[in-house]
Amino acid sequence: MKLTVIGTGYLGAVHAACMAEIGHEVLGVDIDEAKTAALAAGRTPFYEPGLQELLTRGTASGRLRFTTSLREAGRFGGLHFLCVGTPQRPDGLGADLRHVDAAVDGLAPHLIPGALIVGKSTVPVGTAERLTARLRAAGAPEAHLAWNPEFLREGHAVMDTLRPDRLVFGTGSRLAENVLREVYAPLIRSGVPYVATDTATAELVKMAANSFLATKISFINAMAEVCDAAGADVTVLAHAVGYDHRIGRSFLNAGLGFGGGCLPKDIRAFRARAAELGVGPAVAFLAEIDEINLRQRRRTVELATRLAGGELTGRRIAVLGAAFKPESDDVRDSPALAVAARLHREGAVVRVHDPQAVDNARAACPQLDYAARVDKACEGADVVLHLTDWAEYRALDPDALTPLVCRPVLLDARNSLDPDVWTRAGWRYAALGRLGAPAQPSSDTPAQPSPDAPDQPSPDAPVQPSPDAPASA
Ligand SMILES: NC(=O)c1ccc[n+]([C@@H]2O[C@H](COP(=O)([O-])OP(=O)(O)OC[C@H]3O[C@@H](n4cnc5c(N)ncnc54)[C@H](O)[C@@H]3O)[C@@H](O)[C@H]2O)c1
Ligand SMILES: O=c1ccn([C@@H]2O[C@H](COP(=O)(O)OP(=O)(O)O[C@H]3O[C@H](CO)[C@@H](O)[C@H](O)[C@H]3O)[C@@H](O)[C@H]2O)c(=O)[nH]1
Repeated sequence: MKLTVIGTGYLGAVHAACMAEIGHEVLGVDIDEAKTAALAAGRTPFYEPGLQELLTRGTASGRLRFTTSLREAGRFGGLHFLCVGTPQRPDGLGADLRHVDAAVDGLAPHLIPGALIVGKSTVPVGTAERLTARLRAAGAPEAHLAWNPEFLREGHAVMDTLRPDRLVFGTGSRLAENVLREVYAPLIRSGVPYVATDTATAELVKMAANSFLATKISFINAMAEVCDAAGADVTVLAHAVGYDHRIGRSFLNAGLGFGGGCLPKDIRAFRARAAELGVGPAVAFLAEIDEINLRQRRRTVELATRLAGGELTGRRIAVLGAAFKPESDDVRDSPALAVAARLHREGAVVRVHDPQAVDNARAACPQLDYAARVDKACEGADVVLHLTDWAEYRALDPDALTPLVCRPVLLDARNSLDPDVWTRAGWRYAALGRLGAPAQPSSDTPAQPSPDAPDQPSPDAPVQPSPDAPASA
């Protein structure tokens, strides 16, 4: 089939490349000329594992092209996927739909009769209905709108697109549903389930899914705070709770909390939309989810301050990680970068390392120092902070870092390094959610207290963060 993908950022570039990969003829469209030129030359403008190979194949085959012209897009065919950004509004209240509106307005005059626009961007419920009216007003009375929300995760975007857990088709007609079944036929044939519904339900499925994921993370982070107060270990708690198949172990990794271009802005936009619909109280709990999440950044800053001796001025802090998650170069609302910037504001000398995100981090936070290698970031450090759980950091040899740092003190704010390995190497190890807990086995075996684990927290266990942490990180 011939289709266009409008907006070729983290979502759209992957969607375009994957659609070409499964055999469609694809035209990607973006207003960003530099991004479009890179994609047209077969170069991915951001880091996403597996994308480069698909782009190379797609552009070489001629099935994947890119343009900045919405006119060309309108004439290209009758199917258009809308993948433009829907960021948080500057006033913090709801989603900014300017890009969605501009793309629809720009496309409308060029659409061929009967064209189908399929939204993939994450939008407030009711957007498809509003855009349908907008299309009519813009002179495209025969165009149709559907919503097909996207659930891919950055860092896994290619596999999530080619092998999604499910597809959701929100359509107003059997015709539109059939078009979507045809587009995704290779995936459906390979066993990917799909749910066909109306546009409002499809829009809400996306908001509900992200709200649930955010809730799961904040739930375990709330448990981490309780664990810290009680001398318990949140990693063991998550392991044990997660064995219950009704709960599941995934998204129970306690630590610095969630960030990125999706979960934080989506739960806020959902609250704003629910309030507009007169059902604000139904999702009022999302304000608490947000607050618990932001509190982890403050707790991390506070704990780092205490580990640095109670004073940050002049202290050297090595920060491992700037991206909001591993396997991504995205620093949008990155908890790691927020913590690094806060420590810098408080007077620390902060040097940041990230395997992929340094360029984006430097553009967002030029005031910080950056190092191309972990050992350079750690030179002379009073505290090393582990803030993004890249595999590279899990493979670090603490013995190799010990001679470089000023003091061997580690704050593992992602709970993914092995405390035994670091403490055996002479490091003081601290982590949110197991501040006072005795060492536990790190294997996947059912977590039993180790026979030789001390009954009481070790006397030099790191200090607890105070419950009312300072202002936001
Ligand atoms: N990033 C993800 O992992 C992901 C996953 C699922 C859903 N989403 C949703 O997808 C949407 C896009 O997110 P993203 O992360 O790709 O954002 P992004 O900022 O990386 O990409 C958006 C792109 O749209 C382009 N654009 C803006 N206005 C345009 C217009 N009028 N015409 C053509 N192009 C235009 C921008 O130049 C940019 O390249 C958002 O609604 C987001 O919530 C994102
Ligand atoms: O147990 C966990 C899992 C994740 N995170 C953090 O949560 C954030 C989001 O992670 P993840 O959901 O894996 O990344 P995204 O790429 O933002 O994907 C989310 O947002 C996308 C955009 O809406 C959706 O498509 C995906 O389904 C949804 O998982 C990151 O900062 C992670 O570090 C945790 O703190 N603990």
